[in-house]
Amino acid sequence: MLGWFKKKFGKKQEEQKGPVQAEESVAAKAVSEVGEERPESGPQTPPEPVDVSAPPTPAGEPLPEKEAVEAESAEPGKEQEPAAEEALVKTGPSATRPDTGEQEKPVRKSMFQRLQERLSKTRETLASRLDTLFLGKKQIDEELLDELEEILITADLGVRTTQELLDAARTRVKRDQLSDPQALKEVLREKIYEYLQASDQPAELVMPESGPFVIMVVGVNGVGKTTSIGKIAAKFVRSGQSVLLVAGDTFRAAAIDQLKIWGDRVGVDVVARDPGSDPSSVVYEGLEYGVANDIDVIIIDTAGRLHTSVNLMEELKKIRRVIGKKMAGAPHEVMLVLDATTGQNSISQARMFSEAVGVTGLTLTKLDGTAKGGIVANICRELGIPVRFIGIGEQIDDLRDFDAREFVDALFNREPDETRQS
Ligand SMILES: Nc1nc2c(ncn2[C@@H]2O[C@H](COP(=O)(O)OP(=O)(O)OP(=O)(O)O)[C@@H](O)[C@H]2O)c(=O)[nH]1
Repeated sequence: MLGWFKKKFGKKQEEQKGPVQAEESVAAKAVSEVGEERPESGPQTPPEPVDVSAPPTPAGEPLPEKEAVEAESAEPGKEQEPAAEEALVKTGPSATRPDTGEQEKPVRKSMFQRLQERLSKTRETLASRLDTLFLGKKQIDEELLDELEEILITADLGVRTTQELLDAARTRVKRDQLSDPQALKEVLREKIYEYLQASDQPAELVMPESGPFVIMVVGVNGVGKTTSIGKIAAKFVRSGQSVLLVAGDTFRAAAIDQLKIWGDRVGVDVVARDPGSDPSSVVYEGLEYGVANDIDVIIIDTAGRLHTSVNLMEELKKIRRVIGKKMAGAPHEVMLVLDATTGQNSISQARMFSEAVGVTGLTLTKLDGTAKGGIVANICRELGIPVRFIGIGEQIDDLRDFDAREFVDALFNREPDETRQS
């Protein structure tokens, strides 16, 4: 994910300027020029005065239930990964340690081990079940391939992908006259790696030459959008970028609060307005604020919506149009967040969001909580949209740049080969 650093690597994070008051009338006017009436999609209370702010959560203020859990688990003493090590791992072979300024090699092995640990449920399904299947087997026969089919399908690789994998395996077995089941496992691993690399879009986030890098985050309810936004913001901040969060989810007060809490935790500004405000207007104001304050990365939260809800999808299209009209070329990334535990349904979510707003990258969350990590390969194969990040927990550091090789190795419980070219 080195694309992040292409434009501004090394740039020191500037102290973010204080909040400004955006002109509601300007935003509302511009938004109404862009498109049709706002669909009946949520509370329609009249907009309150603009609240463009990053209010720190007042000490002692009770957090909403979900946030309280997050905040509690982020307390000192709980397992946290050191920020310096994280920055080092993320910035690749020539990374500079923020503390010493020295060039050091990334800690690839420990990174792999942590990923492997978190993906243990997935690994139990694929790696352990494959090991058990192949144990004591001397040859590859149809009975073994049938059992293999069942394992792949239960790992959420999907029927078509499983079929293709088995066909590839059969072809290789025939062509190379493979008889060793271990060799078959290697064929599967390489084929899944191929799927994981499949993509129509650039594999890395590429920031524009000038102006803010705008990320619009979309997805159905509860997949982990806001949490992922917080984690992604933290990554950008660690790499020296200034970040702004925009609360485009105006339907639920708790969603706005949750984003503000993340903004506070990460130390970045949040543009938000009262619940019931027009999300497109809030987004417009957010972009104005970002440009006026020379922000590097603007991350826009949107309300969770069922991909089957026509009105809400129309509203999302409108938000996208507003962004494009306000800032040519933006959004530079339309990131769809998918909950890996939902399995095959995530494929249809991805299709419908892609049709509506042109998804350019994926974040797959909750991979720590599923035994079905095969969904990642299935999504990549079916959709050709690159996976940018994977979420492997609720903590601020529980987000990984997606690395196809590392992921497939963790999935197959295989130590990474340091000499292999990815
Ligand atoms: N285990 C695990 N939990 C996660 C992960 N990402 C998010 N969550 C949890 O999933 C729940 C929903 O996350 P949110 O960020 O509120 O989801 P959302 O998509 O913004 O939800 P809406 O605003 O309702 O659309 C929270 O309890 C998060 O802590 C992850 O990678 N692993």
